[in-house]
Amino acid sequence: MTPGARCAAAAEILDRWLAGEPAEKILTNWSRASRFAGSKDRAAVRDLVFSAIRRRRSSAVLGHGETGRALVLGYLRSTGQDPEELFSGIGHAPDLLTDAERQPPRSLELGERLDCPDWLLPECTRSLGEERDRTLEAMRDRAPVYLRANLARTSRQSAVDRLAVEDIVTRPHPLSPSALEAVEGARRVQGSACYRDGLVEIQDAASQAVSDAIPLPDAGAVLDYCAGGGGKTLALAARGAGPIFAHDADPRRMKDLPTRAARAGASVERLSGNDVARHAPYALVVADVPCSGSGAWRRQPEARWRLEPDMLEGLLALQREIVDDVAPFVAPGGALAYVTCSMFRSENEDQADWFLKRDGWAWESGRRFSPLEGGDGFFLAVFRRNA
Ligand SMILES: C[S@@+](CC[C@H](N)C(=O)[O-])C[C@H]1O[C@@H](n2cnc3c(N)ncnc32)[C@H](O)[C@@H]1O
Repeated sequence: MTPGARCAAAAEILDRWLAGEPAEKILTNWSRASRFAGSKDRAAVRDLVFSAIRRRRSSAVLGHGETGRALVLGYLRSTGQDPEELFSGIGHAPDLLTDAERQPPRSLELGERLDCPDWLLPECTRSLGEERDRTLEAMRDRAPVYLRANLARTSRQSAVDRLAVEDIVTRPHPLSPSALEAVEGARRVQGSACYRDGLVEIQDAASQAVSDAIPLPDAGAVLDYCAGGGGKTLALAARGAGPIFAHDADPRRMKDLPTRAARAGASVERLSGNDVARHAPYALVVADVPCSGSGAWRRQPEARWRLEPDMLEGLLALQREIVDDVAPFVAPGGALAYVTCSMFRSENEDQADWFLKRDGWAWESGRRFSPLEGGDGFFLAVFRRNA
């Protein structure tokens, strides 16, 4: 496909996205139906689609409209590319620009410039303070790919060397002693022997740093209560936590965990709701609760546009419910680690303050990870139960 044809394909896909279909589904169907598209074309179209979604508001203004074509046009302008060459009307490229499309765009309002829904701006201001603009600007770009060297099996440098043999270039990242940033060949990681042999996993660098900062008990069981795919479960297991149990309200989310654990040489037992209570108490409970995901907006480009005020309210209530449910499972003297991948105070510090109003618990430690540090935005609060 020519670069112009890739733009035309992205514009068509974005039209369907604007009509309400999830981007991933449209891209899968498009790939199946487009046998002429090679793997590089598919990757380029995918990149263009998600890049335009990340910058949806600014792209709509710069491209003069709310259509797929306008979003592609606006996105190209936002990155300083000249759309005239790509919108050539030749072959499968988009039609030539119209006079209206050639007009200079009006100036961008704050929420447009930062690609943030207006209703979230006050919460971003309250949460990010002086770093608001820089942080939201960083969220307009694609996230780096990070790997976690499985330090239970290898050193970080050995992982770098092994990956290099397979033409995957990585470099250490300062957020965590296990973190590597994939500089070249990121798309090949999951097919590499290094990955298959359990020497590396794909995990955001700040997610690794959160796992590093959770205090492991000297003895006693660990429960990862919202384990999902098990990213943090496996990172804790690699640090030597054990025995370690994983639970999720939606057990299907843990379906790959046994394979991932076997690859990593980790021992993790999945627990149903009833079994969680049966194995209690735990020396450490991790509650990596469902949240707005605002810290991971780069990785999930649709999330910021899907979030609505009542959804955020619902999440705040669910976070409190989960914490209420798990607090009694923590042994006296044990710890509860509350984690979100959110940048919002309402989901982070406010929830921690609310939790600490109860008797018998004390604040132990905590940290906020900013996307400006390179990884996703995360929040960790560790509460210690009185002995
Ligand atoms: C942020 S994700 C977890 C990510 C995971 N810990 C990781 O590091 O890959 C939150 C998870 O909480 C689960 N969840 C939602 N409501 C829950 C509840 N009431 N109890 C337990 N888990 C819940 C979701 O199914 C989801 O998998």
